[in-house]
Amino acid sequence: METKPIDGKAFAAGLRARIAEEVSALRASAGLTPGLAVVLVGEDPASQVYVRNKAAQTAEAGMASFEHKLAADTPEADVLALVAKLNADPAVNGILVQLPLPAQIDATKVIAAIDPAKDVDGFHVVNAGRLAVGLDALVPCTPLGCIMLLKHHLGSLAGLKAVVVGRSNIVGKPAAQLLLKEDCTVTIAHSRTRDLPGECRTADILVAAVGRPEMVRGDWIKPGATVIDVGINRVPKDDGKTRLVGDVAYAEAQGIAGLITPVPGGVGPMTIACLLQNTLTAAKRQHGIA
Ligand SMILES: Nc1nc(=O)c2c([nH]1)NC[C@@H]1CN(c3ccc(C(=O)N[C@@H](CCC(=O)O)C(=O)O)cc3)C=[N+]21
Repeated sequence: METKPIDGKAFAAGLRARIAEEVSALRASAGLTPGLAVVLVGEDPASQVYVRNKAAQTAEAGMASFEHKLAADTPEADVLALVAKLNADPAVNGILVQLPLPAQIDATKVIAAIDPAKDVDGFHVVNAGRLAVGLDALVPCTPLGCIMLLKHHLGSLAGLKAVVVGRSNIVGKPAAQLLLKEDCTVTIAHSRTRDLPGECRTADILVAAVGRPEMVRGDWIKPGATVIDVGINRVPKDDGKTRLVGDVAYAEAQGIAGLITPVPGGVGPMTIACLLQNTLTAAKRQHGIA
């Protein structure tokens, strides 16, 4: 069986172009420029790369980008005060506080402080709850990107068996909710699942979101299955440099999976494109448009 890569990079570029068109139409019709505020606490080099990419792609889409870089030892109260200021700022339609946060800051408290209407990460309990009960919600960007890729390549997902490996609030749980909404039969597997390989082998759609390099092996994949690899793990190479690998042993999946997202170039670029999509959605909803 030939295994085809899913080109998330190309799909994300197309999505960003469609978003840019909609942003320019919105400016023409309503005089509105969607604005995204990103809050980065500390100097984590990987986080800084994401924040830089986000800022550049936000500007490219014709949106306003507001960056707030705070020192690693910033007290929690200062972060909460900044969130309150951004909640009240009409130029800010979306707020993203980059995770993980330094130890002195309670991420749950910070997320709870974000206006759910501006919560473009979809991490606030109001958005998680709205997704769970089937109301309009801001949906976490990474799972949203996964679903877009799946629907683009498979069409209807109805009746397919989906196994999500990983139960995080930012990927696993919302991914399962979205697959259920698409009428999949959904299993959430995790570290305590009995016979994890056997469970994975039942999947028509296998979503790996555990953050462990190449944990999902080739013989865990049902022949012809669609594999969505959410993992972005930096591992050392022989020459002392590092390379990115996913949660799936990509080479082993060749000849078994039908479709698979590579790392990099699969789910990652979709995350940022969906952040822009959510910012546009939030701006429109805040102004009663669509
Ligand atoms: N509040 C919050 N929301 C997030 O969405 C969030 C976060 N915190 N903290 C960090 C993680 C990580 N994350 C990525 C987004 C895009 C790529 C991405 O575009 N990756 C590319 C390039 C990778 C590279 O080459 O460095 C790819 O996979 O092809 C990666 C990682 C969002 N995160």
